[in-house]
Amino acid sequence: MVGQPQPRDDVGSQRSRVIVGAIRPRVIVGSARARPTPDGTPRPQLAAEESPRPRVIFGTPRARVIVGSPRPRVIVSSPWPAVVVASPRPRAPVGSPWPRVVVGTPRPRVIVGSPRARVAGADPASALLRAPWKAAGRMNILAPVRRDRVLAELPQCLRKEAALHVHKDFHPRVTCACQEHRTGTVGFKISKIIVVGDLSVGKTCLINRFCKDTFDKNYKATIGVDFEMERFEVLGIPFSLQLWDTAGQERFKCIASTYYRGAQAIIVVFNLNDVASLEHTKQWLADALKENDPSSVLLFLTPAQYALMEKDALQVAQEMKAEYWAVSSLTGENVREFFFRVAALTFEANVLAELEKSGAQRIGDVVRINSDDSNLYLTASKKKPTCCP
Ligand SMILES: Nc1nc2c(ncn2[C@@H]2O[C@H](COP(=O)(O)OP(=O)(O)OP(=O)(O)O)[C@@H](O)[C@H]2O)c(=O)[nH]1
Repeated sequence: MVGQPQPRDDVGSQRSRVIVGAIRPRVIVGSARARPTPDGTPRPQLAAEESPRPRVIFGTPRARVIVGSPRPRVIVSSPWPAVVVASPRPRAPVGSPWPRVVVGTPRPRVIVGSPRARVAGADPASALLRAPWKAAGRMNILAPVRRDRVLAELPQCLRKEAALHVHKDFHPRVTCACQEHRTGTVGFKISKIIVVGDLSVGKTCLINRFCKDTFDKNYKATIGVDFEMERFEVLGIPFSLQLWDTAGQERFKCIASTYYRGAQAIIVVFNLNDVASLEHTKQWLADALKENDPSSVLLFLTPAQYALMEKDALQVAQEMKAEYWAVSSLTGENVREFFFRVAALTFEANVLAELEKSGAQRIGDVVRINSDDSNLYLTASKKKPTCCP
């Protein structure tokens, strides 16, 4: 009966001594005190208060409750679980190796490449790139296109002397394919755009100004990489961009560079007040191109903070064959136009690549599947487009 001490066994008994009354009974098997002395006389029983080891422990807590601990304490091998109540996860200070977890934002900030993300085996971004429709079902990421993200025309470049192309409209084949809804998988695809550049040049601010229309004048270093999703509608076709914000700090460069692969456009950001950051743009570009096919990547050179040496920057953009855009995240000047141009040119390149890939079999052809046929895939042209050149 718990709570009522039972009579103790005689000293010298061969049976183990069981002390009832403790919440967790202590079982002493073959205790030295239980053994008789060599001459056979029983050992004197020590009074409980003289005993060096208390034998009865009352009130052992069942679980340890740690309230307000800065980091959850995990007590491994403890028989009772430790319960941690309302422990706040620490927000990483600048330069801390711990990832920043911001809870409660409408679009969660996912810091990929952090040790925790890898341990959890969760890489939502790469899942999105591999199978966006599956990932979208799980994560509900592919939200409807906002009204202010609809593009009916090709946004124009900022400077003709440093532009990817200066055509007034989309390529005629692209316009035609969109009119006939022959854009293949482009509508389901998510195009990866990476933003690189020195630390503190304004990469995060640029993305935040466009995606959230916010500007934070306090510098918080990006740890590893971060990304934002933006949905557009270009010529009636849905199109998604994944904007990857990479860390400029040297110590996070190796993490960030592992996410360069598969980029369809590279935005190199620098600070117009900082000559060194302009000089470093070539190295950033070279590193990003190592992981990508230079012939299929669109380049943009963007000073995120206005000022002096624009002439030099234009020259660097021409050398890089990049499109030059001067933007200000502080005032929002040119930010929307810039990202619309990025979206439009990436979309155009995607549709042209899709049309090219389709080759003999045109996008939109009907594929008949007949189980009796040895050749399961027979194509029949739906109708010959009239508008394509
Ligand atoms: N005046 C002005 N300041 C800016 C502009 N863009 C960014 N800044 C400031 O520049 C600082 C750095 O901005 P971030 O966007 O955090 O820099 P980052 O390139 O992402 O830095 P890393 O994450 O370390 O790579 C912040 O203090 C911003 O307030 C701009 O267009 N104008």
